Amino acid sequence: MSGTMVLVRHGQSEWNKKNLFTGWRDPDLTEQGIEEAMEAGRVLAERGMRFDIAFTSVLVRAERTCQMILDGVGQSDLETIHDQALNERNYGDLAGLNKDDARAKWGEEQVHIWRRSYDVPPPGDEGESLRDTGARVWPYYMTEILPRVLRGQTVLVAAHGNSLRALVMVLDGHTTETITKLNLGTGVPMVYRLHADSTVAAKEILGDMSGAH
Ligand SMILES: O=C(O)[C@H](O)COP(=O)(O)O
Repeated sequence: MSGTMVLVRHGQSEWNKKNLFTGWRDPDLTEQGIEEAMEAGRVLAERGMRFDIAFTSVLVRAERTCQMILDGVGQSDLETIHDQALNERNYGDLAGLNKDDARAKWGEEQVHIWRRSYDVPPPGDEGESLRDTGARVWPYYMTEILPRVLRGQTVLVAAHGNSLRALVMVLDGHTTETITKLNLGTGVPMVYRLHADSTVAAKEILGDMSGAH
């Protein structure tokens, strides 16, 4: 066994609350989102988790979640790397639209395909499918994050629903079909312990993801 990696989706954002497609837009956390981030920190602290380094995106909802978790485990000044490679998938022309309004306009099925399919990008030149998102998240994981875990470090990654789905897809061995059913809850830590060959030795979810959609 080598090191440990904790993946956590940011706490609820203002736009999660308003049910808006967010992507690369940059809303802050809600009060509930702050509470979720603090709870994640508390749960990890209770387990005695200590990190060697943290990674987050360049979007404030993930950056603040990351910092609150570090505050919670008593490591406020820990080295934290912010990188766009961990950003949420770019939602293209859907960004800023209400998800229910989009369903009314384009139909439930089309919106589900945009949100959860593996390889259908949302409309607009910038829109990223999950595959497109993985194409930037994976190289970053392989070069910056995984080597540290394999050296035995404990690493925190605070990112987003879809940038983390892209990682979890491969870690957990999802197919392009089963990944469409995976939803990550806000502020719920997923603790991965890896074997020396980088496969997953153990996974533990510290919270409830059953309500995630
Ligand atoms: O960018 C967003 O709108 C959300 O963070 C994730 O959206 P999704 O649940 O539609 O993938």
